[in-house]
Amino acid sequence: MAQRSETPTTRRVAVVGTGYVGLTTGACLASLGHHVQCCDVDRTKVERLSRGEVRIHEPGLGQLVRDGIRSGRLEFTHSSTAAVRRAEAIFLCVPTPMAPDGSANLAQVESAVREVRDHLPADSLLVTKSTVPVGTAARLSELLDRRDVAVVSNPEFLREGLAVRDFLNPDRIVVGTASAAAARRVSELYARLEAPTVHTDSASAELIKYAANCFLATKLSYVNDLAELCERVGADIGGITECMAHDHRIANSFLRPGPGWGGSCLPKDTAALLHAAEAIGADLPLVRAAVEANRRHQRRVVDKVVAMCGGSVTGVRVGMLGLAFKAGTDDLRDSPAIAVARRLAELGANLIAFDPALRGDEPGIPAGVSLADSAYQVAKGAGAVLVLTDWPEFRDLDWPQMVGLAEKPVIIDTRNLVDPRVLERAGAVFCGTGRAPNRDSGEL
Ligand SMILES: NC(=O)c1ccc[n+]([C@@H]2O[C@H](COP(=O)([O-])OP(=O)(O)OC[C@H]3O[C@@H](n4cnc5c(N)ncnc54)[C@H](O)[C@@H]3O)[C@@H](O)[C@H]2O)c1
Ligand SMILES: O=c1ccn([C@@H]2O[C@H](COP(=O)(O)OP(=O)(O)O[C@H]3O[C@H](CO)[C@@H](O)[C@H](O)[C@H]3O)[C@@H](O)[C@H]2O)c(=O)[nH]1
Repeated sequence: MAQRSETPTTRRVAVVGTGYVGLTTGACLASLGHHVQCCDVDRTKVERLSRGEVRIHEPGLGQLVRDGIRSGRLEFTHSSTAAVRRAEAIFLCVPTPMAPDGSANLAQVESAVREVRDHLPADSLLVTKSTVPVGTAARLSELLDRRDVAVVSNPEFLREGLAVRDFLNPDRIVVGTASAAAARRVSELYARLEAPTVHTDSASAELIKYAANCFLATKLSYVNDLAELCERVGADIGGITECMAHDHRIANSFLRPGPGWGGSCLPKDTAALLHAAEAIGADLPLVRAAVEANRRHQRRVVDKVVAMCGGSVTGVRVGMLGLAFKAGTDDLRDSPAIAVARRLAELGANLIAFDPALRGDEPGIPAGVSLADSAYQVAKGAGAVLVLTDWPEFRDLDWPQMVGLAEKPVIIDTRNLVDPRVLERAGAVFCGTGRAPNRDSGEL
């Protein structure tokens, strides 16, 4: 962990919402020496967290929560008013999901502000970590109607699966407010972290978050478009992205092709930025194209499965490796794997899935998908096996055994995870993303 050596000032902090962002924020701020009260409307979650039980799959977070509780610096309550009563800074970490029209739904942010506004101490800071559209800080200031409380925009850039590491080693800390004093006080909370701090106005801080996520989504759609082209012209996307990555201006990240991008952030944030632009008569054709391409890339996965199964998946047992939107998380929100599963189920496939991070009771597992206890159980009797999530353990499976267990040796590896030479030697008929299939499935 990169931290500065100077002794930081200990502050009293409240965190509203204990999901991926709120729990990470609370536990990490406690580990930095602050006294943190976290609150959540979900009473069961609060009870579990108070006992040190963390149900989300996030490396290091459970230990950090238990350390925080033991040190007396991390507490949980279901009462937001109790949590904020003595806090100097109140972090809003509640969801901002996609509304049906694509905009960011701010209902939970606004309701959290309404709940706490009359209980905030004088001279406290209301810090927005939730991803919110430009103008939200101004709107919350109006809603708050308290001249003695500063609203500060402090977007969070952590990735799921790497939440603790990213929070404690951020690429940058963004603090958006017109008040230099409020900016200094928020920056001080992070004083032990080694990261450039950008002090800007609240509108820019709000937009920075969308700008970054939409850039990442566009980069990925471009790579997946290139992968599609590779399949048509007989080129190999792996070699192409490797050569692109040697150019330091392009860099070696976000270049892996796959079944399309997903998760709790990129889909909703691209939609929200497009909606916000449209609302003021502006257009962002690149972002729009990236979103459309992403839909096509997810559909292409289904088309490939159908083609590899000889034109129909009706009654075919299709084994799915991975349901989460990427490796390292149990989050199913807007997962391309779930979109693919839903479509295959509609087409009549019998779906069996394994994901190492899932317990089985997570919301979002589509009806018709049964969960297996292992990857080998998924392969047993399958007419096709589909790799959807880039868990490293899927690469390291005994693939000859997997192929042997299947009824038909058909493998669709959307993440290019498995060594094609191993599959070839095992006698599989397989295809990946951005490279030619090894042979026609009609040969089966
Ligand atoms: N998940 C990520 O990787 C990530 C990263 C950066 C930013 N963000 C942004 O952070 C925000 C939160 O995302 P998340 O993934 O942590 O959400 P989440 O769904 O995991 O957790 C949100 C929590 O807030 C609670 N909550 C809702 N209303 C509340 C209220 N009034 N008072 C107290 N608790 C309340 C919910 O019960 C839930 O436990 C979103 O705006 C998201 O876009 C998410
Ligand atoms: O080379 C790559 C990299 C990613 N992905 C996919 O892209 C999606 C998003 O991945 P990632 O960005 O790692 O996931 P998140 O945890 O949702 O993180 C994004 O969204 C967060 C919430 O806003 C931000 O804080 C992070 O900075 C931003 O990376 C997933 O479906 C990945 O499988 C690829 O297909 N290929």
